[in-house]
Amino acid sequence: MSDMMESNKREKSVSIVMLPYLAHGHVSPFYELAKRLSNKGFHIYFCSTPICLEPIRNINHFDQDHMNIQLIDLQFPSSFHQELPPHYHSTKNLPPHLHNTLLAAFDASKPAFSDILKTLRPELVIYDVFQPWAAEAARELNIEAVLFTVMVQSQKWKPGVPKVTESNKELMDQLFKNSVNGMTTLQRLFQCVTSSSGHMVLIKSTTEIQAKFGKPADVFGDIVPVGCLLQKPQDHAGDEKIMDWLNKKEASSVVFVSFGSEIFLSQEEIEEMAHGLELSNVDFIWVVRFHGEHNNVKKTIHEALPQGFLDRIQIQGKGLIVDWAPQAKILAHTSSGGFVSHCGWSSTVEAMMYGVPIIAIPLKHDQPLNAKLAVDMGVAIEVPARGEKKITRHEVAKAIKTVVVEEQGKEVRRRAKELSENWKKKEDEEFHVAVEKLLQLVQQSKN
Ligand SMILES: C[C@@H]1O[C@H](OP(=O)(O)OP(=O)(O)OC[C@H]2O[C@@H](n3ccc(=O)[nH]c3=O)[C@H](O)[C@@H]2O)[C@H](O)[C@H](O)[C@H]1O
Repeated sequence: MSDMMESNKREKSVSIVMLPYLAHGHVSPFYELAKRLSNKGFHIYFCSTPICLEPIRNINHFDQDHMNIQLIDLQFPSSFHQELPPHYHSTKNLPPHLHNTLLAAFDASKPAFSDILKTLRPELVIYDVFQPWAAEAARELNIEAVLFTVMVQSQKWKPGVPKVTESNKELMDQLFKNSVNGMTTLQRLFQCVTSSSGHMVLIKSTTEIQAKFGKPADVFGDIVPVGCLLQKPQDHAGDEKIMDWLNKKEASSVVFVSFGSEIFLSQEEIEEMAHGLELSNVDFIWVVRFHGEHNNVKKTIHEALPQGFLDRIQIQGKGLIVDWAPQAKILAHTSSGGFVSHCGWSSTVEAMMYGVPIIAIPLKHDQPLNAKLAVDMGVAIEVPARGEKKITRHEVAKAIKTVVVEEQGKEVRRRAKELSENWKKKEDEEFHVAVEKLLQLVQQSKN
């Protein structure tokens, strides 16, 4: 039997339960990893709350080529439903004051998760950085469990007293001060790392990015990049209006603006972004995440945007304002010439993989560090926007014109294209290494 047949035969018998954290920026890469593992012959049980699985259920009937992925609903204890109704069982539209309640409810779902494992009896669990109890539940049933982190910066976070600067204060507070059930965010991460079988940690990264990080924090063991897990651009109802508009634009002439699935700009930031886009005179697609409960933003998007802005851009055909967009499809499109991004990790690697230069406007969490990495790799310029600096229309306009139009942005445009070409060549071989390591781990546990 050939090696591949042998390897596929081994994988046929391996089933995996995957449990991402309850954020779109985590569920999306986990699902991309699930699809790649299912293509290698693994059987995947993809487990999350019903609201987190909803976008996948919506596309799954299109995804016929991933039939060996089963979606498994994880329910929170009913005691949480009063404070946290089912549509809040995800960070996507969660009011900030409920974030810790969500984490506490997730912690309390360990018994339900153990029951799922007892029923499915997988060979392996792949879990995320905020739920060390998932590895415990697996261990209690003699099931191997491996951590997969989608946050590449997590490999640098160290215990001990952090060096707090203005730009990372929010992240340091989040990591070292925010505590739920007696564990800070960082303690959760470290418990997840030390609980991972074979001290192996899968990471949404490439060997080229890992080379930028040098030595990881001591607590990390064998860090195994699984590639950028680029979403295959999916067709969603309603995309055609956006793509038809984009198809009419010249090559590399449009800037795409998106701050991910969790961030809601303040009223002032929305105004500065809008004026900055108009001043840049570059055509744009802007994803304005809108939730009246956030950041004292006025109730409707018309009220939040500057007077007459929507009319002007519609009359001139300069831009589209949407509340969600097919980001991967837009970045892959030849008309896209720049990406104003908060530098959430998935957005950062998507821009790199599609060769679109980034106007980095990091706002919180690990985004400032992701932005610095993209600048270091020569594919981004940064517009300082939080802490001592606020988003200003002139800085936004200047950065967009530089990256998309002007001669001085020529190098960042060239480098973005070059990096994209290099990565496409190496992705498969890196993933094969990760699969072999997972198979060895499962094999050893069987012996
Ligand atoms: C890991 C963690 O993910 C979090 O998620 P967040 O959604 O903010 O950002 P991304 O990671 O870019 O993930 C966002 C994902 O949503 C997709 N998208 C977004 C907007 C839209 O209109 N349409 C889309 O398809 C996008 O393509 C990407 O895949 C935080 O950033 C955090 O900093 C990061 O470390």
